[in-house]
Amino acid sequence: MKIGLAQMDISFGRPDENKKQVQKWVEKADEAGCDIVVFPELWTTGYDLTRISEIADEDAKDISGFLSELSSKYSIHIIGGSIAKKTEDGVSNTLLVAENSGNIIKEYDKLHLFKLMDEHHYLLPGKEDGLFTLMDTVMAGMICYDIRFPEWFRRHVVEGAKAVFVVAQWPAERISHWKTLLTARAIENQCFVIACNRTGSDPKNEFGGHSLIINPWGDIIAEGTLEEELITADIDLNEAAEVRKKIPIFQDRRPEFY
Ligand SMILES: NC(=O)CCC(=O)C(=O)O
Repeated sequence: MKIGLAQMDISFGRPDENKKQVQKWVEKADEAGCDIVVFPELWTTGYDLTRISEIADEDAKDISGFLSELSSKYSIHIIGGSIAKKTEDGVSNTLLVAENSGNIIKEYDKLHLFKLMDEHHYLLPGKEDGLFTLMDTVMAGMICYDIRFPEWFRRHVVEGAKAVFVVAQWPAERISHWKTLLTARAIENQCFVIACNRTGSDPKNEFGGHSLIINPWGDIIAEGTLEEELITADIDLNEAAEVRKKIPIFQDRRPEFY
């Protein structure tokens, strides 16, 4: 299975411009022969939080339609990063997954809001898990700050996830945390971690790129730079079972003690 990470810059508060860019990245991923393409967090709006309720997508209708069309046109699965989704309760930071048939098979609202970037003032936290099934395999989606909560990540793997997608806007100043946390999550959960960060900057942050594809042994098999680029790798999902056979942590866990 070939994965492509669309490590893109994001135009601050300009959904229409960002949609044009996303279309180009899907075309690039298709030309590169990817089966799945992954986008970063809040790619429609960026962290333009003071205007978020004006520019968020009503019930995610517009972007769901947009991703649905692209995925079926190019016959590619899209882990559609996350977008600002507006409902009558407020705005959430919502990850969308479009299957290559055009069906939207998952919406996951970011569970842990990141106070350092003011999310708690403008966004609603999620209440549901990030599990979904794609290509007959259980997978999961997480959004950025979620990776600092190993118990949340573990829950998804215990429930069957063999690959966990992470979509992010992770600042450059903490990129060492990004790499270490993602590698630890792959090693301790013996799963693929497929993480797409953005590049560029907004009025408050420089973002760190360095999108990563990490195998269940914890080896980094593809890594981005600071530039905009499509990062690709071929992965074999059976590797998770091989690593789990060698060091059977899921048999050896003693959850009755923790
Ligand atoms: N957008 C985010 O959730 C950023 C998380 C982050 O930067 C961190 O250090 O955690």
